Amino acid sequence: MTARGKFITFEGIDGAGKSTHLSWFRAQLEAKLKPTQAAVITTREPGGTALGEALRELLLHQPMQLETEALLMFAARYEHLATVIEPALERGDWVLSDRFTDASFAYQGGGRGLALPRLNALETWVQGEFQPDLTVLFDLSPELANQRRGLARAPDKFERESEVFFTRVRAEYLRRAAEMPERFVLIDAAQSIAEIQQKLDEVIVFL
Ligand SMILES: Nc1ncnc2c1ncn2[C@@H]1O[C@H](COP(=O)(O)OP(=O)(O)OP(=O)(O)O)[C@@H](O)[C@H]1O
Ligand SMILES: Cc1cn([C@H]2C[C@H](O)[C@@H](COP(=O)(O)O)O2)c(=O)[nH]c1=O
Repeated sequence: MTARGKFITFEGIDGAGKSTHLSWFRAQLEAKLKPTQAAVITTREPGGTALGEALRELLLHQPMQLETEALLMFAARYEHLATVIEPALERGDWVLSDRFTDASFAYQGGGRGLALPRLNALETWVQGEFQPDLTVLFDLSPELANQRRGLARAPDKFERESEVFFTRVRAEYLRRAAEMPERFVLIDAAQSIAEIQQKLDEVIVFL
């Protein structure tokens, strides 16, 4: 019988470096998993399915009520989990996702103030007891993240938010990490890319 794959998520405020490290991490993981023949799939949220990518366009560019935003994030997630993530894990493949439910707690909860019981209810509805096997949290000050983003691209709806907003998002990420230390690895994202890769290498050894 094939062993079930693992689900790994990358989280952090916009500009913290998730995308930079995701492709490198994937290559390292593929090398490690080669003898097992398990594939590594990279995906993202919101997104990861045709429906999820269509919802992403709305979520990142269209103004909407906070509750609508949260519901659409979780609707996209339900589709993603049911049609991409779960089948891949069942096949024995590993899934690396650029964001998952911690982002809803951080952005809709911490950032925008949606009440925690609502987020808890949505999380339970959409995923039951399911949680990532590992979450790598790239922790960075909003000031530095803002500087890094400025160099990279035109901002979307979330990236146009203030540093005060991102301070709240960061605090909620850190609260989730403290609440579930068994699945979080905290990375100081102010370090150089080489230093971060060294830390990630240590993480991969234990997978
Ligand atoms: N450790 C680092 N040191 C210096 N620059 C970095 C570092 N990590 C990432 N960068 C640069 O910062 C910018 C933002 O990085 P990246 O796009 O990976 O962030 P992100 O967390 O994926 O952002 P978003 O969530 O908005 O997509 C990029 O230009 C990237 O090259
Ligand atoms: C999953 C998820 C995401 N968001 C926000 C966070 C980011 O600003 C964008 C996604 O953009 P990225 O460049 O791919 O990081 O969406 C959110 O607010 N809530 C969520 O659940």
